[in-house]
Amino acid sequence: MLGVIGPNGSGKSSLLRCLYGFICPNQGRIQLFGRDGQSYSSRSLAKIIAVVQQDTPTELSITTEQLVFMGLTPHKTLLSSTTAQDKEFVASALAKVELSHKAAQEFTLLSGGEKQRALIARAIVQQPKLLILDEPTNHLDIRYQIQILELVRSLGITVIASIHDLNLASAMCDQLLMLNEGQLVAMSTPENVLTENLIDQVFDVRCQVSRHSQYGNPQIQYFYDQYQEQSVAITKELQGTEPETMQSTAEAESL
Ligand SMILES: Nc1ncnc2c1ncn2[C@@H]1O[C@H](COP(=O)(O)OP(=O)(O)OP(=O)(O)O)[C@@H](O)[C@H]1O
Repeated sequence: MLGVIGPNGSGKSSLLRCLYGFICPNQGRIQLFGRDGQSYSSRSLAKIIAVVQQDTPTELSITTEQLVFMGLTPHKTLLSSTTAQDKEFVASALAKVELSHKAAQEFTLLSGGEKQRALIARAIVQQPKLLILDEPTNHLDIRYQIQILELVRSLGITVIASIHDLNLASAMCDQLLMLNEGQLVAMSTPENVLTENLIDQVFDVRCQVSRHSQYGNPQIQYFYDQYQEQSVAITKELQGTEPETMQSTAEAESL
C-alpha cells in the first residue's frame, strides 16, 4: 500500500490520473505491470485497475446495489447474464463496507461517507490488480477511515491512495510518496518520509514526531500556535500599525 501525500495542489490527483490513464503526462511514461500504460485498451485497463475518485458522480439514478454491480462490467460481455455467484459477490462486498441495509436505496440519497463506501464496494467487485483511491477517507468518520483503509489493505492487491491525514497514512501505508509543487520529495517507508524536517519543509508546519505506542510507526503532533505571529502582523498592518510593536500573545488575542 502506497500513500501519496503532499500539500494542496502538489499534484497528488494529477499523478493518480496519469496512472489510471485519465490524463497523459507531458513528460515521462507510465508503466503498468511491465507494459506501457498507453498500450492497454480501456476495457483491459478496467480489468486491472479500479479507481475511487475524489468527486463522486451524483447524477446516477440507480440503487446502491446496482452501483456495486457495475463493478462487474469489465468482466462481462453484452450477452452475459447475472449469475447467483455475481449476486453473492455483490452482497459480500456490500457487507464488507457495512451497507447491506442500504442495498435498495437510491445511490444519490446516501450520505457522503456511505457513497464513498459504496464506491469502494464497487471497486472490490471489479477484482482489480491495482486499486487507486483519491482521498478515500474524505467524508468518512474516524471509524470508517480506519475500517476502509484496513479493508483495502486486506484485499492483498496493490493500493495507491492519496491521503491528507499524515497519521493515518503513517499507520496504514507500507510506503509513502511525498510530493511538493509537482516534484517528488521522498519515497520510502513512513519512518523515513515523516520526519519533522520534511514536514516543516513541505507543509510549512512545525511538529514533533514520536512513535505510536501500539505499532511504533511515526506519530505526528502538530504545534498549533505557529501562525499566530503571522496573523497578528497582518491584523496590525490592516490597522496601520507596525507589526514589530506586537508584545505578547495576550495582546494578539485582544485583537
Ligand atoms: N487539467 C489541468 N490543467 C491545468 N492545471 C491543472 C489541471 N489539473 C490540475 N491542475 C493544477 O495542477 C496542480 C495540482 O493539482 P492536483 O489536483 O493534482 O493537486 P492535489 O495535490 O491533488 O491537491 P489537493 O490536495 O488540493 O486535492 C494544481 O495547481 C491544479 O490547479
